[in-house]
Amino acid sequence: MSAANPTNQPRPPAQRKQPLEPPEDAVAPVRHPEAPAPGEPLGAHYGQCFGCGGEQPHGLHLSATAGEGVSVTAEFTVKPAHQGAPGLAHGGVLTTALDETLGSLGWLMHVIAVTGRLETDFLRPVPVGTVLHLEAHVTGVHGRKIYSTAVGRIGGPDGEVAVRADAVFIEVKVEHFIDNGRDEEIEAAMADPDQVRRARAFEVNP
Ligand SMILES: CCCCC/C=C\C/C=C\C/C=C\C/C=C\CCCC(=O)SCCNC(=O)CCNC(=O)[C@H](O)C(C)(C)COP(=O)(O)OP(=O)(O)OC[C@H]1O[C@@H](n2cnc3c(N)ncnc32)[C@H](O)[C@@H]1OP(=O)(O)O
Repeated sequence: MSAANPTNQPRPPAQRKQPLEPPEDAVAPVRHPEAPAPGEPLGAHYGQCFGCGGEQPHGLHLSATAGEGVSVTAEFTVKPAHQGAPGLAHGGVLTTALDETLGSLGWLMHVIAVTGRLETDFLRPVPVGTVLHLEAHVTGVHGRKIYSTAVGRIGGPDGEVAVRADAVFIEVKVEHFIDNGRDEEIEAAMADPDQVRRARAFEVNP
């Protein structure tokens, strides 16, 4: 018996773990014609975001850059605030860096998507002060499901892989945030024309 499923009864379909590989009939991701050009920085999707926001003092301040096709690269510098063990990055923080990098792939397709499932492999410890060089790309799209994969390297952009992750993101509308976010932050975001423009830009899909 597992702690997560104490009675060992079959899980209902909605609770079953979804595969991280695209199904046979998945399609290739399409780069939006107005996506940032390869080499262009993506900027933060929300200033208060823990992953990428510039106004978030406790955040990772991850900066992502558009790649070729539907791919991105990103850098994250491990700070003392990100420790789990003495001098080493916390695994959850590294997973956040992977999640954020994978999440930023939506910019290239002009699709808003949230993480549905994310699985991380930790291959090497990552010391404080390390620059983690991340790369992510979409492996397939099936309806609203976006399959993607990412690696994080240490010792340079071509260094050894310290962490990797596979994910399924689910496409949502901007209403996902408006309906579910705390009123205080939603009202502030909606009062910020730049934030509204950034969020709405995603909905003008061809
Ligand atoms: C103007 C103010 C607005 C401000 C907004 C600001 C900025 C917006 C712009 C960009 C921001 C975008 C993203 C953020 C980017 C990076 C941050 C990092 C990413 C994150 O950190 S993000 C937070 C963590 N994330 C969540 O907070 C999700 C919680 N969750 C839910 O909100 C629902 O659960 C949802 C919506 C996922 C689904 O709900 P739903 O009712 O819409 O869809 P439904 O259940 O019908 O599923 C449809 C198809 O997806 C499959 N499916 C469903 N769930 C799955 C799962 N978990 N794994 C694998 N597949 C799954 C089904 O199997 C079905 O597949 P099929 O079609 O084949 O049957």
